[in-house]
Amino acid sequence: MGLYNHLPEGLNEVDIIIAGGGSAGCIVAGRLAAADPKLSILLIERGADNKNVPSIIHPVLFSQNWVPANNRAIFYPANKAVQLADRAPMVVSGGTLGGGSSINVGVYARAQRSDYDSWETPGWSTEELLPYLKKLETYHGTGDAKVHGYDGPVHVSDGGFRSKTVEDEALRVAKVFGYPEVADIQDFDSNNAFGRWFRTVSPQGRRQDSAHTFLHPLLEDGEHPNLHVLVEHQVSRVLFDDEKRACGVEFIANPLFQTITPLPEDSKQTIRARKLVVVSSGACGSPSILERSGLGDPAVLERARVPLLVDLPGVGNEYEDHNLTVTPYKSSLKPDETADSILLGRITAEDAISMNHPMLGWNMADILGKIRPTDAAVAALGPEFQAAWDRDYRDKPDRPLILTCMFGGYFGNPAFAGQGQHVCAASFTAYPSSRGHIHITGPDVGDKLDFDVGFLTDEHDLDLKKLVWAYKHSREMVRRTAFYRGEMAAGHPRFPDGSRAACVELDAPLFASDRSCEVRDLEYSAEDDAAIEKFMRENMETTWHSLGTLKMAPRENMGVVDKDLNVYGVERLKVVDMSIPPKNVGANTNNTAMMIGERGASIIARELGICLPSTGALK
Ligand SMILES: Cc1cc2nc3c(=O)[nH]c(=O)nc-3n(C[C@H](O)[C@H](O)[C@H](O)COP(=O)(O)OP(=O)(O)OC[C@H]3O[C@@H](n4cnc5c(N)ncnc54)[C@H](O)[C@@H]3O)c2cc1C
Repeated sequence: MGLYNHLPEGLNEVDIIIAGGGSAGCIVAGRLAAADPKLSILLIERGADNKNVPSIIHPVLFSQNWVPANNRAIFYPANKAVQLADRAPMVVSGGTLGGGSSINVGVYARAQRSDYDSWETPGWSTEELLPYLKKLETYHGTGDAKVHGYDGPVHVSDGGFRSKTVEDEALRVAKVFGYPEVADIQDFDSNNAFGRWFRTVSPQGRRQDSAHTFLHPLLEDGEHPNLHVLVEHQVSRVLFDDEKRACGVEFIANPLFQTITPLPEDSKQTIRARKLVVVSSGACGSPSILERSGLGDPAVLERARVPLLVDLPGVGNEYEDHNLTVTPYKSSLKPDETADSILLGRITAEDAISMNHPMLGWNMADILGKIRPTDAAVAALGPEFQAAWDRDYRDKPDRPLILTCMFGGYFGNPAFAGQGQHVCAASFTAYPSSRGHIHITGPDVGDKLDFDVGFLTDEHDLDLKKLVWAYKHSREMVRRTAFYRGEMAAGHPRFPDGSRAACVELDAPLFASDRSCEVRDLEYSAEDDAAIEKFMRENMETTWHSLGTLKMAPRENMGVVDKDLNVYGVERLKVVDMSIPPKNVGANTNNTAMMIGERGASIIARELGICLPSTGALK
């Protein structure tokens, strides 16, 4: 089998090296290795193998992978930020084979049509990308068959479990707010609507990460000796020949997986690539590899003591994410309607697995809403917000302001949870205005990063206003459900004494059983609004959707790669991951990352004269 945790003797040169085995990288490796058995490929992944790891294959256990001690995530520490109440945010990213697709929440989310079109790059419009988006999936959901694929490696289904009470009630309340239920909320166009949500989970309840779907089948079939996967090693930099052609990489064992640390000084290794190096270490990982290789802003490289090879000021700049707020509620739901029994440890993960618990394939996200404020609500957010709305949203009816979901369970700290069942309202802003950066400060892999997430730094606080609106709106929606029993106060703003918006505890819904009494909106005073703003500064988080740090754009516009993902100023070097989107997408980002993997593989195949099959099947 071609999966190793140290490089086998004699493997000194391959055709293609892929630095990073995440959502996109595994797809590039799998597609190319399957298409041409003569093409030798080495994928180097910083984390460990993910094959059959229980917390990875059973989606309901996703948050176990975010525990630092489990070494399946990378924690990128960001700089302290005054606008975030002096917090130093931590951005979590995939850190095992399969990358984010192995540890994420598993929601299946596709971009909106105008998102890819806004990239304004030949070959990357939604219409042109549709074949790749279809090719990667086998869709078991509802909606128009024309926009989905039915023979790809990644199964999309409900994983065999839905909390019917939560989803039916969420859809009923959505209608009260005027949001229709659509058959397919992931059809690229649906907006201001709610729909039943599917997952990157097979109908049998198994996670569909890019390693289990694109790599392991080839590593195990005995027919692909051309595919090599080196885990637990990190690429430090790309090596170039005198003509600035990428010709290999330098890499080092990841100390997290070594029994003896620190590693000796001379533990750096190199391997040569005859044809191509592909950097695919994610939006937080890939910029550092380029900078350590001498590609980037001259001032950044000088500070980091790295000799400049190519002046590329876009490297590591304009970092973007989505901004997330999650607020918990008490409910009258029953134990078989939320995942609290497993999430809060009332049933151990081992017992859940041994009894083949029906919720193992669940991610608690059954309903998604893509929503926009009414004209009146936009106006109420002030003249600057109105101007931004008129510029960015008014003429793009497919653009949501917020994506929102009611999670059937509480995935916060169990110490704060009560005995009963909970739901969480999770909302994130689709197109934040703020930007940050991520740069190296020294030449070595272990050197600290200068990472500024930039959250809530935009002029006029537009991003903050979106979060405040999302909080109030999602709270009104939860208040109107039949299962609402009040807020978990510890997870909500601290409203001033006597506030009419204070958190409550209830033993019945807010409406009578015959619904004869209407639920009235809460009224928020200026002090209440200040409390919500403070809460957001203290609590808003990454949605784990880092992107845009090596943009596909003209070089003069801070672009780093061209339309074929070639890094400007050098040859035989491509970037294929979530670093390349030049503009944000109004969706969770795994599907976009996988699409970039598919599109990247097809570009490389075309350039190397390899014929990829037109169907989705891997082999
Ligand atoms: C906690 C979490 C929850 C999420 N939930 C969802 C969700 O439910 N739905 C959704 O659509 N999206 C979700 N996302 C986002 C989505 O998973 C990511 O956008 C996507 O995985 C990014 O893909 P990528 O290929 O760009 O990078 P990644 O998948 O992050 O892959 C990069 C890989 O490179 C490796 N690496 C890093 N540095 C090096 C190095 N120097 N050398 C070698 N290897 C290196 C990493 O270990 C990683 O495996 C979530 C992400 C996270 C982290």
